[in-house]
Amino acid sequence: MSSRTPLMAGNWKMNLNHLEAIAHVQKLAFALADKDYEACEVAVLPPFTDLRSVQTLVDGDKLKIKYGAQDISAHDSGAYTGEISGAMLAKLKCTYVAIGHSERRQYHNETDELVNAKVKAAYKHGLTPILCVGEGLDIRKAGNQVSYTLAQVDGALKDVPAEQAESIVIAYEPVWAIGTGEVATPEDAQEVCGAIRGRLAELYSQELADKVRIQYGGSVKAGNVAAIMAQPDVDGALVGGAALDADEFVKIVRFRDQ
Ligand SMILES: O=C(CO)COP(=O)(O)O
Repeated sequence: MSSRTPLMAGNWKMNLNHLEAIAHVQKLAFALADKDYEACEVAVLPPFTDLRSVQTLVDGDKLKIKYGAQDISAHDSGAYTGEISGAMLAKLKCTYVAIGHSERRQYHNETDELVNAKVKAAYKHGLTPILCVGEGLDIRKAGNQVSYTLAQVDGALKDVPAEQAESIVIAYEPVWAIGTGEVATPEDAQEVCGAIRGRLAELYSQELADKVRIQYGGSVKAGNVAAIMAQPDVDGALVGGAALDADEFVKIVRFRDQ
């Protein structure tokens, strides 16, 4: 682990309605203390329909927990049925937006080009992208995980200037480790996260690369988070299933105690 403040983010995916979201965030807020927020940034990424409720709670109770969306439209407004714009997310005071999650790439055919447009839309509206990258099992078996993932990074950051890219969060999520219970070894995570940092140094500068937080995601739990966080280029976790259990997520935030 490094001097970068770790970011522990819960990607709820399509789980928890707005009432369940309020109960869940209240539980997190009750459990987390000032020292937890000093050691770690904590964020949740609820479904769109929960965001207004989460905002009201966070604003009303002055909670230190951050929140964001799981996707963003590449467009600003107009006839795009079903889409949610960056302006709408900014109005809800979202800090983060996940972009290019493997489930969106897989089930919604999101290309690197679209991911790049969404990254630009996020910055246009003052949101911080959590750019998700990572290889599938076939690519891993062929030993091509680094080149594949770096090509995703290149595609997502095409024509994104350094003043914007320096705030990006990149989540390395090997697809074969998502929701499968199959965790990448800490060395697997370090290999690709280290390569991502190297690529940021090539694309921009070492100084910028040293600032960017790179998360690991894929079957992260309280029991495995400490070993992953011990890697020098891993600065946090993007947590799916385990983030739906408030007690477990609090333990992940307290990874230093595990
Ligand atoms: O996709 C993920 C987070 O974005 C990881 O999901 P799991 O933690 O359920 O494997």
